[in-house]
Amino acid sequence: MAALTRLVKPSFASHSPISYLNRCLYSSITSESNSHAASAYTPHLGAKPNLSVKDPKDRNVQWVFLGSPGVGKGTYASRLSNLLGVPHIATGDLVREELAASGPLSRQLSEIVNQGKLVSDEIIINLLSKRLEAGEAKGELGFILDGFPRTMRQAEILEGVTDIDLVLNLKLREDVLLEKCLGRRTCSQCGGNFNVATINVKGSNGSPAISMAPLLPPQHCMSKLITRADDTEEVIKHRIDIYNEKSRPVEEFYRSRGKLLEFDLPGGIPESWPKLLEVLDLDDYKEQQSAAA
Ligand SMILES: Nc1ncnc2c1ncn2[C@@H]1O[C@H](COP(=O)(O)OP(=O)(O)O)[C@@H](O)[C@H]1O
Repeated sequence: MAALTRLVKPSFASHSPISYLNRCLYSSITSESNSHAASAYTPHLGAKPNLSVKDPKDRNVQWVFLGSPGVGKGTYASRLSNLLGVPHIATGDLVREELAASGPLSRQLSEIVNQGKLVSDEIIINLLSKRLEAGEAKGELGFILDGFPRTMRQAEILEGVTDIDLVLNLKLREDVLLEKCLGRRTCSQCGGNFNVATINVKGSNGSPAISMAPLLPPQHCMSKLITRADDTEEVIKHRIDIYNEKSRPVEEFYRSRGKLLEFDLPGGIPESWPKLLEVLDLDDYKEQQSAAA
């Protein structure tokens, strides 16, 4: 992770970022006012996300994806991760890996996740720390975080240990989010993510009509498709409510620091991906890459 020491601001560079993350967490738990974590970062009020460096190789790719459940954070973060050659780290995947491992944490986690609740900041930071440590050992540089931070406390802790240079906020109407989540499927064998929903919603109250074609799996995955246990209508609605309560303030946190880039998805991948590359100034980069391939 940017040799992980780069994750840490210079004054903390001599300490392990893993232990620093955990120390921050510990101090924010023990401090009534949360003042330590909050004072560890310098606000960047009024700044704009720096997208002026054309070649992504010269960019500091330490990005965060925000957005409600089902908006497509995983899809676009993973595409950008392939394009830019930086790891895509999704805390939801880390939680699901822990669930699948059936370790001591697994039963506790499955109850929380299946009810659509958030896992505690302590557990999430520990899972993320372990993932960062493994990445550091492999010499990973940069990151695209998906699903973290999701609470103000997580955002403050992250801001205290690293410089996030861009936060992408993906947006879609709530009725579309629900349909998209209900259509999500994963192949139990190859792990591929698909969507069987055909979305056609009319424009209403000033929001435009949206159409999205399904993202169907290849024939050999068809019989192996599974649905996430937390993708039932009741749990999805609860997760969207929790996002609005706990994670909307995180959008404001980054907005006030000039790091937030809002992106209203115009439709499915064919419509949204080229537009996203355009707003990120990556459209030329994509062409260079395919010309070189
Ligand atoms: N940063 C986080 N903080 C707390 N809980 C998390 C976090 N990231 C993931 N989780 C847990 O994992 C579940 C699945 O996360 P994710 O795959 O990101 O789902 P979503 O479709 O809601 O974006 C969440 O509902 C939550 O229980």
